[in-house]
Amino acid sequence: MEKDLQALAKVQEWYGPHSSTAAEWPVDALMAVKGNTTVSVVLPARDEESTVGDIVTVIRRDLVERVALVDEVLVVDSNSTDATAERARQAGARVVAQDQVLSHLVEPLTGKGEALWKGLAASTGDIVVYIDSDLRSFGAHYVSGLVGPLLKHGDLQFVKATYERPYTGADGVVQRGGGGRVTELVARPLLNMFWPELAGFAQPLGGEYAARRAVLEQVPYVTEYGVEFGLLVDLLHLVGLDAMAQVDLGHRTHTHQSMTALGRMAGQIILTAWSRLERQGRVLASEPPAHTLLQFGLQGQSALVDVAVAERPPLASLVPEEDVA
Ligand SMILES: O=c1ccn([C@@H]2O[C@H](COP(=O)(O)OP(=O)(O)O[C@H]3O[C@H](CO)[C@@H](O)[C@H](O)[C@H]3O)[C@@H](O)[C@H]2O)c(=O)[nH]1
Ligand SMILES: O=C(O)[C@H](O)COP(=O)(O)O
Repeated sequence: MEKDLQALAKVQEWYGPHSSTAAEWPVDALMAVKGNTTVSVVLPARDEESTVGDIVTVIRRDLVERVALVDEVLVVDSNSTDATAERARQAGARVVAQDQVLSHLVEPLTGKGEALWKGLAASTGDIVVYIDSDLRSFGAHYVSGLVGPLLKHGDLQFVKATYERPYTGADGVVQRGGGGRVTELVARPLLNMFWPELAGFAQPLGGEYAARRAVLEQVPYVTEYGVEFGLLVDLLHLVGLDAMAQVDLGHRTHTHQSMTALGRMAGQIILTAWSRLERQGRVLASEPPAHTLLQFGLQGQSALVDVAVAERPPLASLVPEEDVA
């Protein structure tokens, strides 16, 4: 209990000085401190033709053309089967196909973590901002709010968004605070139990965060939906809590996945947490955990699904092309 209270005290001490709101980072003020620092916005996108174009349009209009806060807008097309790539390109993004990036060095893997790792490899900015492509509440303040603390404070390495997350039902009824189901039922309990220093991050699974490239290139990327959880834990280990900050972006609405899809996501996150506990020497397993999940449909039909995650090594550890014999 005493350990729990100590961790809580540390989070409380961190919270004030490391929290801000997007309104505290107006774009014009950021331009005054940007200097030569370059900023890339990277958007992972799998079948997001209905939203990706609008998001890219806002970034280009408000943060590339009106002021040059953002130097590069990159969409990673994550094997979409719809017009995602075309919509993103039309809106002015550079688009790369996930499986084509680093294809001379690595075999393709799948999922969101792979898209983010490939996006890091294909982009060039000193600061990388990740934004999901299924957002329905996106505004330019998402990007400026995340970049602001990094431009202003040289000792900060990572900034994660927080927001209110409603749940919008199929009937269009909005339930305040009902969103982020995997966050509430899986990620938050795991973080509080095993990495309580991270408990102050109110939306640990959110897809919007920014970090310095130099740091992102030093951490592994878990594939699938393990990526956000893995990055938080690994970055805490690498840079420490005081180099991490949180910014309130207001509210976030997005396309909700089905309960069975979220069950698979939960499995991927639990396996990610397990891998970090093992790596940090905090559990000793006689055998690895199972990675299959038996799920049931409404008619009682069942399906066995695989929730295994893989991992990409820190990008900085990759052998450059010219050194590959
Ligand atoms: O194989 C994939 C799957 C997803 N995405 C994109 O990643 C983003 C987020 O994916 P989504 O399926 O919308 O995830 P959510 O249900 O919103 O899950 C939440 O929780 C996940 C686990 O932490 C995070 O990865 C998400 O960013 C976060 O929004 C979207 O732009 C997707 O198009 C890919 O690029 N490739
Ligand atoms: O972050 C989460 O917990 C998942 O994205 C699920 O979010 P949702 O409950 O808003 O669909």
